[in-house]
Amino acid sequence: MNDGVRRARGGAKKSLQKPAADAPGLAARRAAARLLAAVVDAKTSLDGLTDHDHGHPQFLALDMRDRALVRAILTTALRYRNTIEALISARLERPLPTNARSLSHILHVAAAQMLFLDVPDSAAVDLAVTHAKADPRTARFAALVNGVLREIARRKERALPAALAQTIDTPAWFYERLVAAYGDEAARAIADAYRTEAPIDLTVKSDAEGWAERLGGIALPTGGVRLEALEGPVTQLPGFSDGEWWVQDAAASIPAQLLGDISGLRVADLCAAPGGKTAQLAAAGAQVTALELSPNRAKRLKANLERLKLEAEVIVTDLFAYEPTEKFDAVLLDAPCSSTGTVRRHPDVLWAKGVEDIEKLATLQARMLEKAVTLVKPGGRIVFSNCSLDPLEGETLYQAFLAANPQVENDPVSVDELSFVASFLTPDGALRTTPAGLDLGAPARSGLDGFYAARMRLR
Ligand SMILES: C[S@@+](CC[C@H](N)C(=O)[O-])C[C@H]1O[C@@H](n2cnc3c(N)ncnc32)[C@H](O)[C@@H]1O
Repeated sequence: MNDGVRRARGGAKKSLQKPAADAPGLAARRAAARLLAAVVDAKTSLDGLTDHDHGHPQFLALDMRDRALVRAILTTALRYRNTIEALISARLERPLPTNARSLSHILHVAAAQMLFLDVPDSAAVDLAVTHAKADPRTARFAALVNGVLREIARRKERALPAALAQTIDTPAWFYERLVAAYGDEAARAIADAYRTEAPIDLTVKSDAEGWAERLGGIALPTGGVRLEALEGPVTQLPGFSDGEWWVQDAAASIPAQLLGDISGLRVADLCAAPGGKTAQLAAAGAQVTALELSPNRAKRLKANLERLKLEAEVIVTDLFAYEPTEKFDAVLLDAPCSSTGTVRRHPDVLWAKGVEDIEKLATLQARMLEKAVTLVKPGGRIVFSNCSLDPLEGETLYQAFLAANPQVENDPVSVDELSFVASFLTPDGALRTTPAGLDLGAPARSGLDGFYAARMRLR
């Protein structure tokens, strides 16, 4: 520990002011630390915690401005979690006690603001100290909080670039799996890409070039439009209320395209909400049946289709219980997965999930794929996709599935049908995208979600 911290520890009572429970901005920091605990200790999803209707009570008690600040603090604290931890640890003489979780969260919340957000150092430090003093679990560490954070602020200009260069901001278990699947260089590129928030991609009903021009975006090779900078809510943009486009990552727009010309065909979307792929299938002229297990998510799916003026039969059901009277011409299974491909927009994913989740979800997906092939007519196509980067949910699962299901044959995707797939093709003609792909120059403009998509045909 540096001298400043050591002195501050000894002189806590004299040098620090009394806690002010109602200090402006304190409620937001307390909520941020509470929610950080919920993600990393209780493995709760950040989207659920910060939902404006059903979120955490401490979050819902804040006004909209503070809610936005809390989300910004949390996404930053999670996106750079190991870098922040390294800078905190460098200022400590010995590690924090393992049960000092609240203290650790207060430090992470303050450091995220000081290192990456536009919050003055003094405000972040003072609020963290007030926060620590007001909580009986951390009150005795108030001087340590003060000393550590002031040292981080003093040294950050040199220490932050060094820490960013030396640190991988993913949990170790996940990085090991990335290296095993993709090799050192690609794993590092993916981990680096995770640090940058994803741009907003739109799927348009038609005229991508025209919409790119109108919205100040880029027309993507995958057929959509990318918006780099967005001021204000996406719902205020031209074309939203007219249902001309929907938000969908470039990678997420690929699986539905793999079904080819589906105009007039009966197509089932087996895991449909919130409906990005259902909308693509309907816009391509298919007669779509969309299955969804969750009634709430099905409501969102219906609302999305209504805005887009697209039609699909939406059935709220468990896929495993679904027995249609007639089989489908084609089937899309965009299965629930670990979502490790979406970390740029959901930086909580890696901290709230573990290997056991990947294993469980891979088993579920294999069962879903077995069910999916029973719903298609002989000769019909099946596309299996998910937004995981883990081969257990993608390449490995698919090979095992083909080996165990001789009634199904691999139907390789080729560049002749979709030229943009060239850089994503696997040796067996499936697709693998990673956040390090689709290089469009600046990192904030590049990348796409990690997706796996394989196409097969029932013999
Ligand atoms: C990855 S999301 C689908 C995203 C969607 N395809 C899209 O493009 O917007 C998976 C969906 O499957 C649903 N789901 C999970 N288990 C299911 C089941 N057994 N039957 C039907 N839907 C299920 C989840 O509720 C979730 O909405």
